[in-house]
Amino acid sequence: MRVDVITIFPDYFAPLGLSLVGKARGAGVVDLEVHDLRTWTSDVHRTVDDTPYGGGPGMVMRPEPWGQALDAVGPGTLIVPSPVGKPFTQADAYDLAGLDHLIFACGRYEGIDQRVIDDAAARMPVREISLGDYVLFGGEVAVIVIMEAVTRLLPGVLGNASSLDEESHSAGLLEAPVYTKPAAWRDRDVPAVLRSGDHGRIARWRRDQALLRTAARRPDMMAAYPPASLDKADRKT
Ligand SMILES: NC(=S)c1ccno1
Repeated sequence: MRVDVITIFPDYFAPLGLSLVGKARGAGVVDLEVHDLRTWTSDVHRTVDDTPYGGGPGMVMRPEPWGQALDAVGPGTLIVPSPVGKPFTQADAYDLAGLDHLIFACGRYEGIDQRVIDDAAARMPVREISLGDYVLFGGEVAVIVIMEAVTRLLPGVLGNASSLDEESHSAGLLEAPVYTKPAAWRDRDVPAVLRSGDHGRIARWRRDQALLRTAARRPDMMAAYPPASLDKADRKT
């Protein structure tokens, strides 16, 4: 997977060199390049913003640098993290993990001139994605989150790919509680079923716990369960 990130703060992306994303880059699973938007400015001050038409607070990112930047790195699937985007889900992470070329546009200030999005949409798929109903200083942190959610789904990145099968949101439920040694800790014991060696009972216990947890914390997920994406073989109802 080829990934281009366009930002006015390239240093934000040093963390992508660490951990799994760094491993994926080292293994050639992800080819990541971070670009400074100011590369495509032409004035001495390397200006990327201006006052908003119609008035109002703050500044808007100018279309010219963005247009040239996207011409240079595209086409691909353009992803714009934004408070006005579609809520990002695990299903979206799987979708993006199946694509060949992702281009992330990191907005700042009050946002990017809308014509940049509209112009790009005439030449490539565009997805405005929101991580939640809150506002960040810019899209950079959201790109790091999306990159981690996507990269870990790529073949060969996770040491044990089967861990994807039971994790939260993969089958429409929250994951069951997990435990490790010691069997007793501060007068709290690991549930006996998990130490029984009876894999059938353990699977049923984990399923029940996942259903209980989801019902208690995410009635929205429960209402949508089982997800249409879950094929019949996986519907453990
Ligand atoms: N909620 C998201 S993804 C965002 C991006 C920029 N500000 O908020």
